Amino acid sequence: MDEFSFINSIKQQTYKQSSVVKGIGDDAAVFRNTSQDIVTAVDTFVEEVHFSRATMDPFHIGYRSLAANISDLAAMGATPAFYLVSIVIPKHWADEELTKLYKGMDNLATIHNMDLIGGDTVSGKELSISITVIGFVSKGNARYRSSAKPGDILFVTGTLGDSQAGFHILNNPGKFKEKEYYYNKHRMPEPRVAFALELGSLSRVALNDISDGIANEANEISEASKVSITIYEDKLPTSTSYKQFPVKLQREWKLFGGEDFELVGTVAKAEWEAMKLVAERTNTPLKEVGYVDFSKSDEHKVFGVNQKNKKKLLEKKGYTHLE
Ligand SMILES: Nc1ncnc2c1ncn2[C@@H]1O[C@H](COP(=O)(O)OP(=O)(O)OP(=O)(O)O)[C@@H](O)[C@H]1O
Ligand SMILES: Cc1ncc(C[n+]2csc(CCOP(=O)(O)O)c2C)c(N)n1
Ligand SMILES: [Mg+2]
Ligand SMILES: [Mg+2]
Ligand SMILES: [Mg+2]
Repeated sequence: MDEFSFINSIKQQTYKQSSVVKGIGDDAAVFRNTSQDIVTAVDTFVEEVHFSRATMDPFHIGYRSLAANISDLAAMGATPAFYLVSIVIPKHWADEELTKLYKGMDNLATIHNMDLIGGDTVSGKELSISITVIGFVSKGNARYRSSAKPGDILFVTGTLGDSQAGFHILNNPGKFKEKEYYYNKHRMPEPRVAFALELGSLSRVALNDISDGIANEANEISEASKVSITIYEDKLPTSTSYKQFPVKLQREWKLFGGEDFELVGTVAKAEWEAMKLVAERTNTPLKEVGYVDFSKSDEHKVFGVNQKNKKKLLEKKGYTHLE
């Protein structure tokens, strides 16, 4: 298939979002601004860095790439609307594989009512996908990493470490419990959109999504909000069968593993009950895992309280691309 037939093959026939004026088919896409704030982000996924053909089918590569981007919109409290895909395609990729990759994206886009409104197609050595997402939030209501305040509760959704556990099982075939569950958590993560959107009824929430591990993301909240944060390691939520993995890896994955695409954030004690109701309504597991310190120090750090009740600095360690 040549470049233009390919673009034609992935072009939507109709658009779900009524604000689209021009989708795929011109020099750029056009959508008409509404009265809301526009939220946009881009993330890139590279073969052998973010995925390998050994552990992900083309469908999963597409699905997870879009999921990671939608997760950033959720972390801003935004409603997903559009995505643009820039793709570098190696010559050896078959048309059917590409179709499946786009099916993976389309599958998740349909769940979130998103339209593919543009992108770019080039050939190159290894598969690389850059996805730009666009969403909306009511004016002034985007959720920031900088909103944490002393005395807040630190919370996290879902369970941590499952994605890296899935990656581990995929790379080390053997006897493991609930393999499919962990495979799915790695290959088809579910961004917490419904939960994040319903938080709109709360007055103040600091929010970040977990792409690089909770230690890293909590450090980002700490830096942006100029507060220190304490995390109880034992309170970090994990799946029931997570105990099957070596203790050292359990700790490594849940704190520093990343790619769980859960949400971590802080909320005032006074709004904790309201947040729990949102979690119930949206079927989202939610757990209190720590707090924002009252300390008056100028140093803004994250501490972990371990099993022996020892409080230690939790370094900003996670998945980082450049050392
Ligand atoms: N190369 C770049 N040029 C301009 N801005 C960048 C670049 N890389 C990152 N940023 C910006 O830096 C901020 C942090 O980006 P980062 O990628 O760490 O967040 P994230 O997308 O939530 O995390 P992750 O990529 O791990 O999922 C964002 O505002 C992002 O737009
Ligand atoms: C083949 C392969 N090797 C390693 C990993 C692990 N991994 C890659 S990127 C990343 C953090 C998020 O990246 P980013 O910060 O770019 O969003 C993690 C944990 C993987 N999934 N596949
Ligand atoms: Mg990014
Ligand atoms: Mg993010
Ligand atoms: Mg990252």
